[in-house]
Amino acid sequence: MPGLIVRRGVALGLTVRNGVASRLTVRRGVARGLTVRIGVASGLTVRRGGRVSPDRPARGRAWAVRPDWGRVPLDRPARGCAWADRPEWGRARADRLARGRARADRPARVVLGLTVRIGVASGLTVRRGGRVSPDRPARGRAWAVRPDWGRVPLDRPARGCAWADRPEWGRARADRLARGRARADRPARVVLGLTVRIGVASGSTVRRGGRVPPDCPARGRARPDCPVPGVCSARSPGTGDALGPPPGTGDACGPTGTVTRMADTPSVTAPVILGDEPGSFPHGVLAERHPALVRQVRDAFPFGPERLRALDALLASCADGVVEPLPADADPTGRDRDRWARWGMDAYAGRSWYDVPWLWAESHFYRRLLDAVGYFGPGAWQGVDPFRPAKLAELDAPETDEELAALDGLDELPTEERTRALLHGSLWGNRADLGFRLSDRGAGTEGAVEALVADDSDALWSLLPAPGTGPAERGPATLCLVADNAGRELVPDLLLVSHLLAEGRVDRAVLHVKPYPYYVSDATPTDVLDALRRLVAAGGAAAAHGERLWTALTDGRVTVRAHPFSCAPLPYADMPDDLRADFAAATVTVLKGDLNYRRLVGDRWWPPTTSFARVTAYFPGPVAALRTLKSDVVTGLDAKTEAALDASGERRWRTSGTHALIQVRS
Ligand SMILES: O=P(O)(O)OC[C@@]1(O)O[C@H](CO)[C@@H](O)[C@@H]1O
Repeated sequence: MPGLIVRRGVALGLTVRNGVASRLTVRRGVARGLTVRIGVASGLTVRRGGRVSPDRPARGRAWAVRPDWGRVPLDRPARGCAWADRPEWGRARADRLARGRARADRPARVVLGLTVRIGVASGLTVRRGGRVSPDRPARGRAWAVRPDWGRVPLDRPARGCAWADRPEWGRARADRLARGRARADRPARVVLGLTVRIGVASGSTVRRGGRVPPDCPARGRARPDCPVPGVCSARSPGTGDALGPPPGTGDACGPTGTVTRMADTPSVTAPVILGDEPGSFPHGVLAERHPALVRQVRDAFPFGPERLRALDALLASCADGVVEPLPADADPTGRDRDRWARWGMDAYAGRSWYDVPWLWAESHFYRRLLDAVGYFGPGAWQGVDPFRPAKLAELDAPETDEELAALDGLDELPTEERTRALLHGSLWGNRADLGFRLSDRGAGTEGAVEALVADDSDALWSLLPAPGTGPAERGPATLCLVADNAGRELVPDLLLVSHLLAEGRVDRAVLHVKPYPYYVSDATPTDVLDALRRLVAAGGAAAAHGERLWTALTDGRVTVRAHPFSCAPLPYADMPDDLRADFAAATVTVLKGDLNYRRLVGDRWWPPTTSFARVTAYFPGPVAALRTLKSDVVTGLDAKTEAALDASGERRWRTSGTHALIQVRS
């Protein structure tokens, strides 16, 4: 409903938090601070295509008013009552006051805002070792006390008197209350913390144009009869892709154009992971890994001046620039440009790579890299996989020979052990990831905690028919295996498929791979053929598996699919209908690797004990994740495991690839 909407509201909130954490320096201090911020900002945002997500000031919960110019990302007010109100001039960043309900306050047109913040913070930090910055409770200046467990990044209390005090359990994020004096409060080990927050926020938003949900202008609080979390434009015929909700949120459009939560998707959500925090893993990927990759690709081929110029432009853009629309020559058919438009390009073009969802930024980077090398043609470089030399080198490596030779010994084992060995081969094969190795040379040190942090393998086997029962007795069993990396991960994936076919535990297998090179080593159809040839050429038990798969491909028991959505920068919750139907038809879908896991559960700061079954409830059939942990997102841990990991001293357990999980939702 195009039109004009005026929203006004006042919210009061109070949060009291306290906590005790333990481990290592001693700091004591009491800070008192008072900040009054008054901001008036006016701006004009012109959007094409509508899509306006509504304000959702839930009952009893404060909401954010963000007087920003231009790009305004998500505000996530804290669980309970917290508020976020930042009259910043210039680039607005996400304010993640706590895990909790997200609210998008996007295409604000004219906004007035007033925030009063009053804070009292007291804290005690005990540290051992490391470099400790002196206590600087400067007179007249408050300072931040951050009782956090694990990694604690920078705190930047505002110029003047501001304070930030966030006793979060789990990973702490930067709290950038304002540009100003920075203070590093790093590896805190023993921490006691108490925070009292009292907030008053008032604001008004005027919006014009776009699609605005009817009759939901909150006054003080949301009306209970306004539960619609977004408004959709019409579905794009034939694609099944949803239009409307903010990309990457997991919401989807119903056929009528209204937004519905995916069936059974939990209403509770968590902040989307961004790459905007210096020192964090996602930030490192954008700021370091991507430029390193561009240089590596640049050196690996004798590109001509045009391609070199394009690579240099990407190098300049990817670390410090903004997301740019796909150029007209990026896609001769135009189909991919349309897809990217649906996948969020219109919403994110012009924004810093660091301010859009990390999953989106990374995925888009690979699309741009392929443009730069001329992959989508026309021209001599059309279809040339820039990562192929590295993938082939890995297939030819002596380690691969050793792994294939070890298969000969497997035949001696009882079936159950062989099945387990092949499942674990496929699971840990996920560590063989070329992109990951580029920035994680330290990975490999095993920690004190069990390497497998969740193991639902029994549940996985219970989904498949018992060995020896034929399809005539129980109907055909189909395995969908959504592959991840080529080379030394794809080989054990194929071996697992071959074994399950041989054992009669599956009758058909559908192997999903990427339609084009992606995340350095992700498998494409060409990589499947390379791996298959490698198996056949290896001789022994490996060759027997290779020949079995070859035959199964020729008689249709194994098929390979390269769906465009496999390279989408979005979570699987946004998958199109044809892919959904594929997964729905499978007896079980096994998703391999870190990236697939991020897309399966949504790339969000879930508390690690969030139920895996709940966050994957939208998936159209039984689903299993086999993943080594190489990025921050994780769900489905039990509290004991999480505590043991946090206490283990392995600060990078989420990202180092030293731990793995097998999680299943039946
Ligand atoms: O999906 P994969 O191959 O297991 O991992 C992909 C990965 O290397 O790429 C991302 C960072 O670039 C992280 O999700 C992860 O570390």
